[in-house]
Amino acid sequence: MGQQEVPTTGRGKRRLGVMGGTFDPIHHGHLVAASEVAALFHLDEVVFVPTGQPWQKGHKAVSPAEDRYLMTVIATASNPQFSVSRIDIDRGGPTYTIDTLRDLRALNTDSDLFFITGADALSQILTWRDAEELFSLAHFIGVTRPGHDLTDDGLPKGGVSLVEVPALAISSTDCRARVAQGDPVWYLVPDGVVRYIDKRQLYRG
Ligand SMILES: Nc1ncnc2c1ncn2[C@@H]1O[C@H](COP(=O)(O)OP(=O)(O)OP(=O)(O)O)[C@@H](O)[C@H]1O
Ligand SMILES: O=C(O)c1ccc[n+]([C@@H]2O[C@H](COP(=O)([O-])O)[C@@H](O)[C@H]2O)c1
Repeated sequence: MGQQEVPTTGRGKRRLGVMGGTFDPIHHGHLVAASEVAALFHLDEVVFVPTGQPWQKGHKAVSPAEDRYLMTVIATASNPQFSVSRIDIDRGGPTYTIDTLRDLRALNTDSDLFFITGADALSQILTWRDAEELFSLAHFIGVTRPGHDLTDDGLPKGGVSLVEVPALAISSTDCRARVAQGDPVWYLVPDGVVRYIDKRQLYRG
C-alpha cells in the first residue's frame, strides 16, 4: 500500500480528486486522507462534495446541508488545492455517487477523476446505485481507516488503488457525541469548524 503504481492520465488531462462525504462535521481524518492522496497521486485539485441526502444514513438525523457545506468551506479554505462543490446539495433528492461523477465529468471535460473513499465506505460500494458503472467514470482510491479492513475484494481489477494514510481514529459520529456531552473537539476538527459548531449550536441534542 502507498507504493502502488499511480494510474496514468489521458494526455494533457488534469487530475481531479473527489472527496465525497456527509461531513457532519468535517474532521481532520477527511482532510488528511485528501491531502495524502493528492500528494501520492499527483492530483491538481481535490474537490470536496458534501452529500445532499445521504440515503444510506437515512435512519440517522443529519444536520442541514447548508451547515455541512459551510463547515466544509471553512475547513478547506486555507488550502489552495482544495475546493468545495454544491452539486450534490443543489441537485436535491437522495445523493448517489453515480450522479456526482456524471455531473463532475460534464463540468470538467479536461479532467480525469479520482474518487477518494475510506475503507468503511469502500467495503459498501457494491451496495451503491449503479455500482458497476462507477468504475468507468473514475478511478477509486481506498484509504486506510482505524477499525476497518481495507480491501478491494470483489471490485474491478485496475479500478481501485489502496493507500495507507496516517491513522486518525476520528469520526463525525464521535465528534457529534463529544459536543453533545460537552467534551472538546479542538484538534479533531479545524478551529473554524469548532467555532462554527458553537455559533450554530450544532449537536447539542
Ligand atoms: N478518520 C478517517 N480516516 C480515513 N477516512 C475517513 C475517516 N473518516 C471518514 N473517512 C472517509 O471519508 C468519507 C466521508 O466520511 P463521512 O463524512 O461519512 O465521515 P464519518 O466520520 O464516517 O461520519 P459518521 O461517523 O457520521 O458516519 C468516507 O469515504 C469515509 O470512509
Ligand atoms: O451512490 C450511492 O448509492 C452511495 C451510497 C452511500 C454513500 N455514497 C457516497 O459515499 C460518500 C461517503 O458517504 P457517507 O454517507 O459515508 O458520508 C459520499 O460521497 C456518498 O455520496 C454513495
